[in-house]
Amino acid sequence: MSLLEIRDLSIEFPSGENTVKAVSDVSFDVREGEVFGIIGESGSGKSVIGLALLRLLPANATVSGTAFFQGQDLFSLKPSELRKIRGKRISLMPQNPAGALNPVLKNGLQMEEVFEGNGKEKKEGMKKALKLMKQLFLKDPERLCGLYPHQLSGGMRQRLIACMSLSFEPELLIADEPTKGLDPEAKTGAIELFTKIKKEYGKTMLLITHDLDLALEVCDRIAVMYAGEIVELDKASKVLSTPLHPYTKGLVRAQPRNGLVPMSGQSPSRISLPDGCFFHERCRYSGIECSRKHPEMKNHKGGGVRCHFQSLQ
Ligand SMILES: Nc1ncnc2c1ncn2[C@@H]1O[C@H](COP(=O)(O)OP(=O)(O)OP(=O)(O)O)[C@@H](O)[C@H]1O
Ligand code: NI
Repeated sequence: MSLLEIRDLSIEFPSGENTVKAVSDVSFDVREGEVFGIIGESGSGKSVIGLALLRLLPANATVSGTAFFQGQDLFSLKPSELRKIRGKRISLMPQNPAGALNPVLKNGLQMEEVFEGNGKEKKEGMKKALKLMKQLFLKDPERLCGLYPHQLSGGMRQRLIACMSLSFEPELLIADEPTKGLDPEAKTGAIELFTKIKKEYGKTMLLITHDLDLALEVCDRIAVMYAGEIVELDKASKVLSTPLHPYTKGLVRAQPRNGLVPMSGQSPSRISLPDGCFFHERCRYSGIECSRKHPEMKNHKGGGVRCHFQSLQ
């Protein structure tokens, strides 16, 4: 069963006289208990999807489409209904963890702020949070609570934020670039952390990342975004080992373990997207049709690919 059903999601921003097409007609489901990944290079539209779901985009953004979370369209909820969901039933670990913590508050107080209400609710919340901190590899949580955020390593800060995000036992956790800016050791730690959140808590997650190692370890299915649209969607192991779309092939080849072959060219301007396939100017397989006709997503059981030339047999 799907916990989240996104259909025809488009996101635009005004830019002077023009419009930036950040996301175009994105549709996917996140099934209960699965980790669904969104991968793609910088600017492809990953973060704005996460922000749109919780209606955290700036007021000048235009969002269209639907996002049904357990039968309710997140985009048409009243503010009071949205408050019951945001941070509680759907929690977001933001892209910039430094910005998620207040530098002048000790970690313990930081954590307490998550819990609303009177002293009793805060106390109960903190009890749960401390237990969670221990489970998520934060040793000696009481001591950590007495420190300030800058006294923690990047990896520890991230775990603290994970605990804060999980403290209301959300049905859906959205994590945006959880390994960004971490050193290699902390990256390995983050993979362990998310594997644990997935296996032991069975959390449904939407994991937004550049990091294909993380995606392969943790995600069940992934969508690959290019210039604001999904170009390939399937089981993570399939997409990352036998990619079908030329862009996904390029992403996989650019991985250090595959020889770090960089992809040439740049993604197109989002103010004037090219006719035809958005990737055709960079595509080594491109033919006449590719510069003329925008490819539709060709769906097959469990997945799909947006390319004129991909046979799915
Ligand atoms: N507030 C905004 N105003 C105008 N354009 C924006 C705004 N926020 C995002 N965009 C544009 O929308 C597009 C998608 O941005 P987004 O942050 O979702 O990319 P991303 O895939 O998360 O990239 P990264 O990997 O760098 O985080 C980009 O072209 C970006 O310039
Ligand atoms: Ni982002």
